[in-house]
Amino acid sequence: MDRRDALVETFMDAVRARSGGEPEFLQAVEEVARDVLTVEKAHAEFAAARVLEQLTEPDLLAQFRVVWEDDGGATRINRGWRVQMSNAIGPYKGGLRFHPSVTPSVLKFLAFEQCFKNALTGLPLGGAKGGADFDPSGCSDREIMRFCQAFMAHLAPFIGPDLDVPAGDINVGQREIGWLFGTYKRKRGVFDGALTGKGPSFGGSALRVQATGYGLIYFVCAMLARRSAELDGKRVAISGKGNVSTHAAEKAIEMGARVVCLSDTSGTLHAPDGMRQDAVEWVRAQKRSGGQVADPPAALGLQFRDGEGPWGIEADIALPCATQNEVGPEAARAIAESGVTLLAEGANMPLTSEAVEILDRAGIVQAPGKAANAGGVAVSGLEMSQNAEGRFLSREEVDAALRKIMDGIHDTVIAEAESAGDCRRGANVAGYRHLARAISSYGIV
Ligand SMILES: NC(=O)C1=CN([C@@H]2O[C@H](COP(=O)(O)OP(=O)(O)OC[C@H]3O[C@@H](n4cnc5c(N)ncnc54)[C@H](O)[C@@H]3O)[C@@H](O)[C@H]2O)C=CC1
Ligand SMILES: O=C(O)CCC(=O)C(=O)O
Repeated sequence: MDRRDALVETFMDAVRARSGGEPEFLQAVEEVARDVLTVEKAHAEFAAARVLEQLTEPDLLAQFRVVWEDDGGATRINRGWRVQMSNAIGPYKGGLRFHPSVTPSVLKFLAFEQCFKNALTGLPLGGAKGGADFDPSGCSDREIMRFCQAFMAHLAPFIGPDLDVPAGDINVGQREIGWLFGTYKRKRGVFDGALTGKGPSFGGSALRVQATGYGLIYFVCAMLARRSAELDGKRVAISGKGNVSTHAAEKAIEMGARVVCLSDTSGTLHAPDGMRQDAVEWVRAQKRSGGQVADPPAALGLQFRDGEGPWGIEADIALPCATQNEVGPEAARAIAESGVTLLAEGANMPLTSEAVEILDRAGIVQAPGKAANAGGVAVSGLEMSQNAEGRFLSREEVDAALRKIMDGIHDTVIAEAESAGDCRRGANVAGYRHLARAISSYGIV
């Protein structure tokens, strides 16, 4: 065992002792620990403050019962949470996820990663995440609205524009943010920027809906430019059919790429010659209405591969944009054999640790979600400043700012990478240094 492995083992033993039953959280922490513990040890103030250990204990983890009434008049009960991981560099910030797979482990991993991601944006944003084990699929719109209202009744005391600013994530889009904000406003009797991702008529920023997907493509362009290449003409394989996937597809097509697939848990939509914008719009409409993608209209030129995943379809670039650990060893091998040379994560932690290693060995350049999908939270940060200043930036202004931020994140990551392809280490170390400088300035608090 070398010195770094020994450091990581000792550190992870302590984290496991406190958070043993939280596999996703342990996975996210270990990936960062591998890259940053030697940096911490080499810096006396960071080591004295035990910065990484502090970042593995949430400042606050609130759990609450959410009781709501379904359309049949029956009482339904779910669990809700907010994990406020660190406000070292700004108010807590991060999305809300409604999905049956939500657990404290999932939210802690997301809140932990959010701290690093938000630091990379260069904006004053701390890290948080929240959500509920509520499954909106099969619920009516009015049931989802009632759930949002019941959820916010519990969350409202924990949030505020200078305290904690939630936004959307899986199954929480602009519509749900509207319902959440309506209840927040009523409960607290204020109109302020306590949520981002709002509708444009009540303080939402232009382009927040598109920002994560567009930002992902801008990040990929920065990676390609560094290799004297461009997106035009590249084949891009994308997983998922949600907000991040469809906006990444939309921007990639606009920039001349050939998007060869989108997917969901039922199968993959393959477009051998590249998808058109109307096909992406159809997929988005299916997701919005809770419909299936299995039966696309013939005119869209899509082939549905029932039960098959997206990986293995020939492509130059892979963008996993659905959910955590969606790419395991088998999918990673399929990606490695499909011609892909560059992978950028639209989802948070979409690769298992084994998948990361397989792709590393295959020489595939990888951009972690912390860096590549930071465009969403970056535009949320712009929404916060617009709300604080009482102004509204145009779509063009936000787009220019988003592109600049993604280019900036790319440069920051590359400056800390040990080798040309090592963006994971670059993102972890750059995010860590920013957080560590703040945390070690506060004394023992
Ligand atoms: N919405 C945002 O601004 C941001 C989202 N992300 C991440 O992007 C990913 C996708 O989020 P959104 O597009 O916003 O959500 P969404 O609700 O719009 O879409 C969710 C997508 O994930 C897929 N999915 C969900 N659970 C799944 C499961 N267990 N197995 C396979 N597929 C599953 C769905 O088919 C769908 O494609 C998530 O990892 C999220 O944390 C990251 C940064 C910002
Ligand atoms: O805009 C935000 O605050 C949420 C973004 C988010 O949840 C993420 O980056 O994963």
